[in-house]
Amino acid sequence: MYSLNKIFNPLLLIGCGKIGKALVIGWLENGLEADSIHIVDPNIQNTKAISQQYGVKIYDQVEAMPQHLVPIIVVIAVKPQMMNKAIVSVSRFSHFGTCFLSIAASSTISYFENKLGNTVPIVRAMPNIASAVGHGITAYFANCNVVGDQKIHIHQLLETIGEAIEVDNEEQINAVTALSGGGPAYVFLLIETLAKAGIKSGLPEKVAMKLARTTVIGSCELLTRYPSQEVSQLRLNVTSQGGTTAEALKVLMDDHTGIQPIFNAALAAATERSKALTC
Ligand SMILES: NC(=O)C1=CN([C@@H]2O[C@H](COP(=O)(O)OP(=O)(O)OC[C@H]3O[C@@H](n4cnc5c(N)ncnc54)[C@H](O)[C@@H]3O)[C@@H](O)[C@H]2O)C=CC1
Ligand SMILES: O=C(O)[C@@H]1CCC=N1
Repeated sequence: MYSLNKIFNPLLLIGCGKIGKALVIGWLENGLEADSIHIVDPNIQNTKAISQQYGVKIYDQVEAMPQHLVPIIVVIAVKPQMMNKAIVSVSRFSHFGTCFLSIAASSTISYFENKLGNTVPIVRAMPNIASAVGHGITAYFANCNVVGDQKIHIHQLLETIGEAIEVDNEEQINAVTALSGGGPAYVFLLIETLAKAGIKSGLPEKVAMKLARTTVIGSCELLTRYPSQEVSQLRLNVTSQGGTTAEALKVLMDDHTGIQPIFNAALAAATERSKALTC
């Protein structure tokens, strides 16, 4: 971690909302030093607590940073509608060899190349909110200016907050956004759905929610502890022949009305949305 601290000092984060915060907390909790991290967000309410807790430096605009500060890497975590303004504010760093890593859904490498220049190292990445606890997964695509050690270091930086996967074409980032970018939301919905169904089956609300949450936490822990077990085998371990789970799975695994066609449609909708928002 010592070397990553040196390599990515200073690191500038533009946008410290839900995912920006998750990334920075993940980095801080997994070894990056607060001294190396600078955060710009016009909404100081979003950054005050993190600055007080960890000692990172916060600014309400790029112009408020020390003049001499040239980031090694700029991580851009703003919404697409804020992107134009955000990118203009950091474009001067493109003359200093700074690498730009965007985690914004739908903002393409060519968008950044148009704004920053086509010799600039640019990475388009899609993390998820579990980065905050070091269990995220980030898929990324880098332009041809990110080479050699720089690529290795970016990969290592993303691995400090979970796992990192380089995809071999940028188009795949749309499907990644649909699957793992938004994925935690589907898991939380599963918990809500399980709890509601439990209430319908006769449980008190609090009990149903407790059972649903803890069941998902425990199942995830099994996945963590037995990484080489097939997920389908873990499912089968719960499913007694002729028993109760088998009855539920008949409903859930129906080819037409089960959850597979629903998830196919959900991910297709999210992937299409990611493409439609592309700029
Ligand atoms: N929320 C999530 O789980 C994930 C979000 N993303 C992507 O990350 C981006 C941000 O999403 P969220 O964090 O959810 O949004 P958010 O609205 O919570 O955060 C955006 C932040 O950007 C700040 N901001 C706006 N203009 C700025 C500027 N010019 N300079 C600096 N900061 C500025 C806002 O004050 C806000 O704090 C989106 O493009 C989204 O697609 C990607 C992966 C997961
Ligand atoms: O919902 C969104 O658009 C973003 C991208 C992945 C997670 N949140």
